[in-house]
Amino acid sequence: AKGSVVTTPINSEDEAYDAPVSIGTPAQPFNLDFDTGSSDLWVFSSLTPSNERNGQNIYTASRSSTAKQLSGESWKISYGDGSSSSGLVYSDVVTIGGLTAAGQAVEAASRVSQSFTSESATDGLVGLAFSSINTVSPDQQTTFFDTVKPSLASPVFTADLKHQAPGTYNFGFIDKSAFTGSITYTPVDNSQGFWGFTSTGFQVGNNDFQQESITGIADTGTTLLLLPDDVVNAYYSSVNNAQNDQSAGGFTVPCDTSLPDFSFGVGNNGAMITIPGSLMNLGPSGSGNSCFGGLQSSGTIGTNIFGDVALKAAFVVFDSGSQGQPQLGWASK
Ligand SMILES: CC(C)C[C@H](NC(=O)C[C@H](O)[C@H](CC1CCCCC1)NC(=O)CC[C@H](O)[C@H](Cc1ccccc1)NC(=O)OC(C)(C)C)C(=O)O
Repeated sequence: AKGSVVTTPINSEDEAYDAPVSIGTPAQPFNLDFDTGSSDLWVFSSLTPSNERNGQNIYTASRSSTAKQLSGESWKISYGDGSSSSGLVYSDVVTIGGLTAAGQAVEAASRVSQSFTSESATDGLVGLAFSSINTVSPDQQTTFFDTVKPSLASPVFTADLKHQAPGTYNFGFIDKSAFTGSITYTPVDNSQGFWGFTSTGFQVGNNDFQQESITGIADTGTTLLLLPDDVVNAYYSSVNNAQNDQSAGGFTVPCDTSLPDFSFGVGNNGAMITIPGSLMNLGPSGSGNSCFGGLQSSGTIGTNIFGDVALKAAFVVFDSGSQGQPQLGWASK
């Protein structure tokens, strides 16, 4: 089997990307944030108090003939940005891009934190990290990808995110027309439940390539590219009037400045992914006429995060084991 679904930026800063998902019988429609940085599929629901909702689509299990509550099961999740949600668990039919997972764990929110309430474009998340970090207790559940994997032509999904334009998530196949050149594969360390890998280094504009092992995760659910301070300082020291503005929450640049490209190495054959300078500016920072940089410090997080700023410059293959062990494939586009 194969699936293909269009994913669209939720706002003009490409802060997150949503895609349509159907749940239940008859189908209930949702716009969900596909997140390779977590592993719970959860949705706003009839259990979510009305004062925590703001126009989101809600899942009503009692209206689905295929819904079954997983009795005694619950979930509770908190994310890197401090947001959180929790609730009860059902199994139901979930369809994404023509691909159907029967008996998928659907986590219905009985509470959500303020930032979810205020983000009216997003009805919940589809976690696409490894099922080992799914939060359902006492019986951990599988991600949509793990549920459908046995039926897939190949145990892979791909992310093709774009700047201010519709992109694509494909399941079970690699669309050779979606990228240029060849795909460079690199091993994945999934010991923490993430799509972890080590980049071989970076390059600012046309300066020399700096060899430096940068270990991080490929995370579609994080907006920014979060890297070590030495990399971030090397980049912004090449930008006139860039400043690390704590009131803006990190490095800002003058909005009218043309920024250097930023490249990072993947695999051991010298391949690089190049983020054009135009994608390194995330728009007005909210203070003065400065703009917020797409590259920021991973500082105290404990891992580096190749988020949407990096991923939208690439065609990325999340390969859970076509060659035995999980790997990430990177291609330019
Ligand atoms: C629960 C664990 C098993 C996994 C868990 N994973 C993560 O926290 C990473 C994961 O990718 C989560 C998934 C996101 C949670 C918040 C909603 C959107 C998805 N990423 C995150 O927690 C990182 C949060 C994002 O970077 C936010 C997302 C966002 C966008 C628009 C409006 C509001 C919020 N962007 C964001 O803050 O953009 C700015 C900086 C430009 C304002 C963890 O590591 O703790």
